[in-house]
Amino acid sequence: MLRVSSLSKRYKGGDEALRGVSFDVPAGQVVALIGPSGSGKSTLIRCINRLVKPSGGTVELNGTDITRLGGRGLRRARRLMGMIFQEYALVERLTVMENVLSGRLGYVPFWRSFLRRFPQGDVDKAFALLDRVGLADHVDKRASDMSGGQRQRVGIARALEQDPALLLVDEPTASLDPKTARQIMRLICEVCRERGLPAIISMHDVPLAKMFADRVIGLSAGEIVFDGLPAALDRAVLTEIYGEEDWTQIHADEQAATPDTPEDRHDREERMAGLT
Ligand SMILES: Nc1ncnc2c1ncn2[C@@H]1O[C@H](COP(=O)(O)OP(=O)(O)OP(=O)(O)O)[C@@H](O)[C@H]1O
Repeated sequence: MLRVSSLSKRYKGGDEALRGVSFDVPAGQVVALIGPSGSGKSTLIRCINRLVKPSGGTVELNGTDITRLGGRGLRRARRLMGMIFQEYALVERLTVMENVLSGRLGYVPFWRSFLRRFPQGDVDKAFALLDRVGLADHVDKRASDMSGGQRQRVGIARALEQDPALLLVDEPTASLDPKTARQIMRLICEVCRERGLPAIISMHDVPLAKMFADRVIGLSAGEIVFDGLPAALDRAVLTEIYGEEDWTQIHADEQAATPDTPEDRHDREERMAGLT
């Protein structure tokens, strides 16, 4: 469980990127973080994994306040946060399997990782994860030979290989075509539910957030202006988050989106049933 309380961040230049942000994310819940450019989404994710030091407030993961940690304690806490990136952040010349095993680098001794000798348990787990994300037949391929969707699957397996207690996901579908984007979002949401893993996914694609997330948090100018069910994201709420002009564009995108598959509809109805 993640608890963010009164989190604030003022950068050295004076920009106040977060102003007293508070929310909890329970086990297994997938939260879509939306908001216009500059609203503070990246800053929030970076304050949670402490790539950026907050100016005030606390971030607790399973009861430990991360904002107070340094050195070894901070490194240990960061291992508990799996990251998935827009541009995948794979090592291109390494194989799919080696990229997934790199998720264990914080755990294995340096000499073992240098010689690429990982414990058998880590290798077995990586095989199982690659099977889960649909890449069992690609373990020895180089990352550079994979498509965008396949690379993101490797990124998901790598994040899970480190046994995270929280998944932080930055624009996971921004570089993908619409169909692949839906497949990747579905996969991320499924693995979170299977493992009881809380997740925060920063995204610009509102229709996709509505389709897959359990909950949506909307940021505007560093403050939470919406926190609720995706179904509640109506015209008024979207205007509050994005302003009139941007919302009009989102509405147009939503109208143009390809219709849900019966599978998507079924997934969403089940999730709603559990939430309302
Ligand atoms: N390193 C930095 N130094 C100074 N100001 C920063 C820094 N990073 C972000 N900011 C400022 O903080 C505010 C929030 O930026 P942030 O990148 O968190 O927004 P965002 O919602 O992630 O935007 P985008 O969707 O474009 O990625 C902006 O005003 C931005 O200019």
